[in-house]
Amino acid sequence: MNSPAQTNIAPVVELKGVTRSFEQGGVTIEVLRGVDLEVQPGEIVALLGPSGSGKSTMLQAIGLLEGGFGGHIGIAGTAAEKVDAAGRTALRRDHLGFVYQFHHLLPDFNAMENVMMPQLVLGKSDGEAADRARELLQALGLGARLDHRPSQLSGGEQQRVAVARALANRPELVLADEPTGNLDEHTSDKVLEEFLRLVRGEGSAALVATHNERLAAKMDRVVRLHEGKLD
Ligand SMILES: Nc1ncnc2c1ncn2[C@@H]1O[C@H](COP(=O)(O)OP(=O)(O)OP(=O)(O)O)[C@@H](O)[C@H]1O
Repeated sequence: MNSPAQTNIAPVVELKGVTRSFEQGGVTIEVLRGVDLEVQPGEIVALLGPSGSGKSTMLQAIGLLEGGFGGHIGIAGTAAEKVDAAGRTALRRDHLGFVYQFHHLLPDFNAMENVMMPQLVLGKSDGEAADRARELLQALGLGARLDHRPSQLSGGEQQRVAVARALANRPELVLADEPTGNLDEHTSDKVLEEFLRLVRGEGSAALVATHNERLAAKMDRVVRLHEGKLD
């Protein structure tokens, strides 16, 4: 018999036979050809694959921002393909956090405000959002940079703010697409280590697309995209 801890805990993400193709100049490119994956709560999974193999496409599928995907995408036990656009927005808002290769911070807002913003959208009070933003930014070594705007921060610092923003609402799953891809190797390693430490501390799961085998080896599990499927 299952113990209570094992029952009713859905994977944070479940993909079954996920497909995606693009029409380009009359040619159909089948990028995802039946991707199967389960990520359990708290698990950190590296997504490896050469350039063009479809890592970003797969993260976009899970991020529910675009249509055009076939197959089943379950987020925290809900089948995304069975809910409408508002339902997908709610799944994204309630369960997912995103870190991109380029930080996409709001240029006119400082570090604190950038991390507060997604919390205010969820209806948290200013005070609560500020406490959480300060806690995360301090944990990432940015305690002295709280009121700096993105243009006043280094690339590594900007990416740390983006990490704090992604974790601000305590998502069950963080989707990270080459989160340190635009940084030099030393900074990239440092920011990724801090990211992994923080994600572990928060108990979130993460799916992290990267080219870097060495960084992937620091995660709980590695999956590889090859010819449109995971090996
Ligand atoms: N909107 C689109 N229209 C047409 N083709 C696309 C589109 N988006 C992606 N593709 C194609 O799908 C394939 C996979 O792209 P994707 O960006 O997912 O790869 P990737 O593994 O993330 O690559 P990289 O590591 O270089 O970021 C590529 O051949 C790309 O040209």
